[in-house]
Amino acid sequence: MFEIKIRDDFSAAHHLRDYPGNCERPHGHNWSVEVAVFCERLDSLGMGIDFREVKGALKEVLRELDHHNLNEIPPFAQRNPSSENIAVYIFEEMARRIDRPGIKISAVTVCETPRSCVTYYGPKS
Ligand SMILES: Nc1nc2c(c(=O)[nH]1)N=C([C@H](O)[C@H](O)COP(=O)(O)OP(=O)(O)OP(=O)(O)O)CN2
Ligand SMILES: [Zn+2]
Repeated sequence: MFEIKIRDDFSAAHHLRDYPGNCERPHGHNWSVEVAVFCERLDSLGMGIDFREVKGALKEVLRELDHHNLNEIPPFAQRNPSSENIAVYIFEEMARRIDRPGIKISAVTVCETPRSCVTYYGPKS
């Protein structure tokens, strides 16, 4: 069994609705994102999944977030753009793109700073 990890980042503005403090005011972060993909076996090239496929899918997903005000885009119209909810969104979008026998998204980690991160492991099965 293997776990392949790809990292990328995006910059965006957000505010946390109803937050009891200054995060309720608009501000920005350079979020870093790590996607982990679980692979049961290796293909004929000796790869679990090509890094390039995961990188490409992650770029596509992050393009929808990069340089936006997250509160103004559909995924966060109803739910707060917390790092937790951003991780869920990225997980679901990645799973739509990469999910086949023996290959599954296993975790998405989102960091607002190198000191503040959250990891989502997918829905309880
Ligand atoms: N569990 C979570 N807690 C917080 C989130 C979150 O998404 N999930 N988000 C925030 C705010 O986005 C806030 O902007 C970040 O606050 P903080 O980590 O305190 O960062 P600061 O830059 O304000 O402080 P440093 O001391 O420089 O780290 C809050 N909480
Ligand atoms: Zn913030």
